[in-house]
Amino acid sequence: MTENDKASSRPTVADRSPSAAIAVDHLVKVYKQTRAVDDISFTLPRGSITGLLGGNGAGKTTTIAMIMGLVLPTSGRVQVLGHRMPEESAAVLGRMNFESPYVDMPMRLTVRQNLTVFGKLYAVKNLSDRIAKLAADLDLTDFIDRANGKLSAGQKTRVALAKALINQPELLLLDEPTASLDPDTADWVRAHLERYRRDNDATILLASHNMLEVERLCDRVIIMKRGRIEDDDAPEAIMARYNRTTLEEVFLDVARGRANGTKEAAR
Ligand SMILES: Nc1ncnc2c1ncn2[C@@H]1O[C@H](COP(=O)(O)OP(=O)(O)OP(=O)(O)O)[C@@H](O)[C@H]1O
Repeated sequence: MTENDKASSRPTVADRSPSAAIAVDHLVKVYKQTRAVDDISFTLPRGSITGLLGGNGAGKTTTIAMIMGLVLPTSGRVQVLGHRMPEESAAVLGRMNFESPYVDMPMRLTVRQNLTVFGKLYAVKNLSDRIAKLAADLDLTDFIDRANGKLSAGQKTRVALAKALINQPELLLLDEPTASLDPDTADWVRAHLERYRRDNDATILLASHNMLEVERLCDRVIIMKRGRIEDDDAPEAIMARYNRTTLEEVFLDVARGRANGTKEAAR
């Protein structure tokens, strides 16, 4: 796919439908020396699950932070559930949530206290019932009254997921949701995310370095490199275009600058 093909197939603000969960239009973020995000556009329909891939420093976290309204774009626009971010964030923050294993929750509070604080922030109705359901779904009951600081990495990740689901969000943004988990727990978290998306018709955008995870979970993949979108399509279509059988091989092609040659050879 040439740059022109990609530009014409990529949605822009003009075809943004009212049902879009996220619409990003010519988004740019420049820090002093760095163009962290360099003119990216995409639209995610509601109910979709999309993987945001890219090497270290590609711009994934900055993109997610702008979608959440936490980082101000240098230029361009973001709409979430039909509302402009960050100007109209008050209208949507209660309908979305975020999880990253790199953002710690208060260590001295117990799991139940943490979930209660976040549930109150989101004004969750029948909060104790919601916490009990999440504890059962995510297998937290054995340590729900233990301080967060005394949990293992895997337990903390499950608690962080419970926090992200406390308000039953329509839109879930995840930054490496299974980092530091053993394969069994990671698989269990992925199954839970799939089920949550299906049962709630939720939209999920996840940044990940785990290609198998993205292949398994995502119906679309956006690959970023140096702040730009290098490719954007269904995983199978991307693998076919690069003449590869795994996303891991595609990732290495993109990272090592073999993308064009391989794609040409695949035609
Ligand atoms: N607050 C900041 N100030 C200055 N530069 C920043 C800041 N945040 C990010 N950057 C730079 O912007 C670029 C994109 O960073 P970002 O964290 O978005 O990448 P990423 O794709 O999430 O990377 P990783 O996979 O390593 O988490 C990097 O070069 C980073 O150093």
